[in-house]
Amino acid sequence: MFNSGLITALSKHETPFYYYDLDLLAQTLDAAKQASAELGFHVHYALKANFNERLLKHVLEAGFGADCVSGNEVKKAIDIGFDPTKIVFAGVGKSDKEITFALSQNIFAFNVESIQELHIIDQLAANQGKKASVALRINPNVDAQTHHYITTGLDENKFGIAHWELADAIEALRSCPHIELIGIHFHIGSQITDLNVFKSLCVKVNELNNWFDERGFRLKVLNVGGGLGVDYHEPDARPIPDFKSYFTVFSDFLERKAGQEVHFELGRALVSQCGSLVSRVLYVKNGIKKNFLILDAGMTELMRPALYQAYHHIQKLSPVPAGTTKDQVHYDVVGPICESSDCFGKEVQLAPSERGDLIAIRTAGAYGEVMASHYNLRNEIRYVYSDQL
Ligand SMILES: Cc1ncc(COP(=O)(O)O)c(C=O)c1O
Ligand SMILES: N[C@@H](CCCC[NH3+])C(=O)O
Repeated sequence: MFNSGLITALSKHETPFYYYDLDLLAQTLDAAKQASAELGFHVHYALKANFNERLLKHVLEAGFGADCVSGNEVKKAIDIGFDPTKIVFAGVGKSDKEITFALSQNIFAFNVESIQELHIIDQLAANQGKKASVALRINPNVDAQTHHYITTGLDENKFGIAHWELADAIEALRSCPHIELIGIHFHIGSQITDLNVFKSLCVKVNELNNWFDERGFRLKVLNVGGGLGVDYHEPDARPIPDFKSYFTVFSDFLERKAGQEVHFELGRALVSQCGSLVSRVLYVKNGIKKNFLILDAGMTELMRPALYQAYHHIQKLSPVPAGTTKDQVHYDVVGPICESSDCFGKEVQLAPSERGDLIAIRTAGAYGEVMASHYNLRNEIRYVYSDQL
């Protein structure tokens, strides 16, 4: 991705900044669109992955719906131009204000995460003289085989309605005149790279689909959430996820009843690879035990390594000056923040580096800038987009 022309153009910008390759984004969206459309699947983009407006406009143009986790995300999606009838709203703690706002916008569906929430939505819909469309988010107790902090579909997780509560949920639905059940919803975790996990999910969805059907609820929507992972280790080898194989799992293993739609909520897979955090080396510290590269970007710009010990490929963009050894050196690549966890990678092998060198931290388009913080009174995030160069 980073050829010498691009590196020269990027080196004129003040660091740190997020660089977004909008061509790669467009290609990724196109691949996901084609693969899902062939099977008649509906994709909602999970705004939480990145709600940068430049990116959202591309997602909108590609024709996806929006999956939101807060009233502000619902508002953002509508302001950008997403059709409310293609917006879903999930979230384990939706406030009355957020629900009221989403109801007023006539969104497609609330993905409801508890029986208590069902009653609250019923009351708030009654206040507006409306019927709210809901899908029940069910916790299927399927292990996503990913980092435990981003696993969401196990009994120990806070998300969704537990399978043993479903009979009570049905009772509740019968007493909620301002609610229409349109479907069931699942999201078992993120950065899932083993497609067998999705096969296990399909088995549970099929069981539950039958369970509702036997009780007289003909569901219109099976929403299987998101979670498709990306290649953090070799971003240039696999810049576009294998959407075809992913969607094929669902077409092969989900047993749809007549007229049922299958919905997805993809975030990471759509936007990760188009984004990199570009930074400069401020200082090189050669210690007794370690060599440190101290960057001008830190956990305040990209929190994933500090939060989950997540791996991101770290690439030195500046060429090694002529006449200098190119033997790789091990560096701990760290930021300027006053925390020892402010580390992008330990023992990273790089060509010898010096003050001023440009470094890219790759696969940072999802859960990067949106999780940034002002800790240490850091600057606002800066951006460079490929169409500005
Ligand atoms: C309910 C829900 N849907 C969709 C997503 C998007 O997940 P991903 O970015 O892994 O595709 C998330 C985040 O994990 C989520 O919580
Ligand atoms: N923020 C996480 C993913 C959580 C997804 C939201 N449920 C990450 O950076 O990988």
